[in-house]
Amino acid sequence: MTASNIARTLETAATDRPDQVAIYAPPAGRTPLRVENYRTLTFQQLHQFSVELASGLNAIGIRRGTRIALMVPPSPEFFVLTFALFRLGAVPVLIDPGMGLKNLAQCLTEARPEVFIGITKAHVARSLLGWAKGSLRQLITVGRKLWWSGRTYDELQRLGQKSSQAPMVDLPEEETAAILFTSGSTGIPKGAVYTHEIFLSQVELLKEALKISSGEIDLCTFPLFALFAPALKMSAIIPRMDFTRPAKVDPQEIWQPVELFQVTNLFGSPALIRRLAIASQQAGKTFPTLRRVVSAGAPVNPKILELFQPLLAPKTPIYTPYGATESLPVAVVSSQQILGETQQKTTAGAGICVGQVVTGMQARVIRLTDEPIPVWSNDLIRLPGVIGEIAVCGPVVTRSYDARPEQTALAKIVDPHTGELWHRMGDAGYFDEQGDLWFCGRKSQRVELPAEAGVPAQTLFADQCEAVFNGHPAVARTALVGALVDQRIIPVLCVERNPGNRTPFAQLEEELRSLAISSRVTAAIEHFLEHPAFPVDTRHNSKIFREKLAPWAAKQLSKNHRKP
Ligand SMILES: Nc1ncnc2c1ncn2[C@@H]1O[C@H](COP(=O)(O)OP(=O)(O)OP(=O)(O)O)[C@@H](O)[C@H]1O
Repeated sequence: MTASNIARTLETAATDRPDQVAIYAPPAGRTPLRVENYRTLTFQQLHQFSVELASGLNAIGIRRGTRIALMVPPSPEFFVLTFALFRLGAVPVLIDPGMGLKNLAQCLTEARPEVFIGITKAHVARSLLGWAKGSLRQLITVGRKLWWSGRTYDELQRLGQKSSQAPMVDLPEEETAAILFTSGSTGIPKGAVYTHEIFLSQVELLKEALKISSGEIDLCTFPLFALFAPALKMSAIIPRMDFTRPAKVDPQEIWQPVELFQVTNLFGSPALIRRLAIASQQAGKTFPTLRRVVSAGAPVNPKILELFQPLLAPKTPIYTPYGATESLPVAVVSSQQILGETQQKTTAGAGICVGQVVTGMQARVIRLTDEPIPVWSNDLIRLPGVIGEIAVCGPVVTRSYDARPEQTALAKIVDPHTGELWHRMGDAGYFDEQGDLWFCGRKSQRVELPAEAGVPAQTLFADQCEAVFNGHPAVARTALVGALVDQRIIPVLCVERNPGNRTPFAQLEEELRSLAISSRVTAAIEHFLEHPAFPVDTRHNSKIFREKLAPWAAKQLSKNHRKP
């Protein structure tokens, strides 16, 4: 049995590259983005501050296993805190502030944190809304403390400088290192239980799959991924943006630091990449220093890859790793493969190619069911070409959800022969003959049409169908939903248009209808509705809440019916 701690990666970075800048934090407000206006921490300083803070935290009773709700956006304090907590073996609970107040309250109650560490704004919300009242016993404020009790980050740092050092606590393989919440795109977010072993494996798998080298410069627009920069010995440039609204990022705030620091790695959600691609193309901006762009969390429209690719140096890949909070990475594909080979199949209704399974992980496509599957058996496996649920196994698979035995039972399968644990991704997909994995849509968002008047029963998968229409120049994105009208499920395609598109919807509808009948998978779609702006998740601003669109579509259809 091995014991480990992800904070050891920072210790190594501090020894190997003490003077390399680990964090560049931008100046606030409208201060010009010049190198001298950035606050910096070298690896040595980041390590030293995290050890000091760990001593301060230790001095006020924060120990191995203490659960800590952490609501601090990417900043030097965020990095120092996270590594300090890991060092102590304490358990940070990472929750997106943008998941909505109701979800936040529930997730915080469920996670039972004893300590709340947050910026002033987070504490104001906590205090007014009574988050985790039942479990909290200590409060730590990053920034100005107002009417609540507790310590500040600065006080703890000073306390830590006077206290004795806090030793690194290596945790055994099965002990919880952190709780990371899913985006909640198909229901209430669930807390995936991470171990240090999982974090360490993620670092290794991502490094290899994305070919990342030490010493690279990372502009990270996605908070959870930001944590990997120090572990991969990359310098992290913090962008000036609202991390809960990646789709609204000001492109200047990306262009400037990329140029200033010769950034080599850019990570962003599909919504951010979309905004950046469109704005950069319009402004004639290029990105010659980038060695790769990484976009994860939701499918990326090939149209956006097509737009972004010519702005990068020749052969620079845009990777779209496939995975989930519960297991990342699973598979990786590059824009070269998508644009060169798979895009046409995607527009013809084949689904979205997510590529080859990364080294170290296994994936299988299994029988599609909404029931728990407690025990693994090879009979579950579907043949290549047959759509089922994607199940994965390997060192980055989380074993359970925190405090949610029912969800855990629905998502995990144990192999009694090998003792391995399989995670059900909740995604529908298939393998092709070349061993590439294809994603067709969320399992829970499938639309099942019963056999009717001689037409056999059919299941429609959202992303697979939508891709047939998403290539249309007037379309920004589409969402397939099953609308319940007069006890019948009717497949409806909701359409969000490109801004500025003025084609009368009746004409666009006709064009979409011809696309629908061009593919076997979409032929059953006969209803098209224009929607001004889809509801989407906050973390990536990319996952469409089709569950919310379905009742809306049903209402629209009923209204249209009633019209004389
Ligand atoms: N490269 C990709 N291509 C297509 N879909 C992707 C890709 N990467 C991630 N996804 C989608 O995102 C999902 C994982 O998202 P995440 O872990 O953020 O939470 P979630 O599953 O959306 O949340 P919840 O389980 O609470 O509904 C995957 O299961 C898949 O549906």
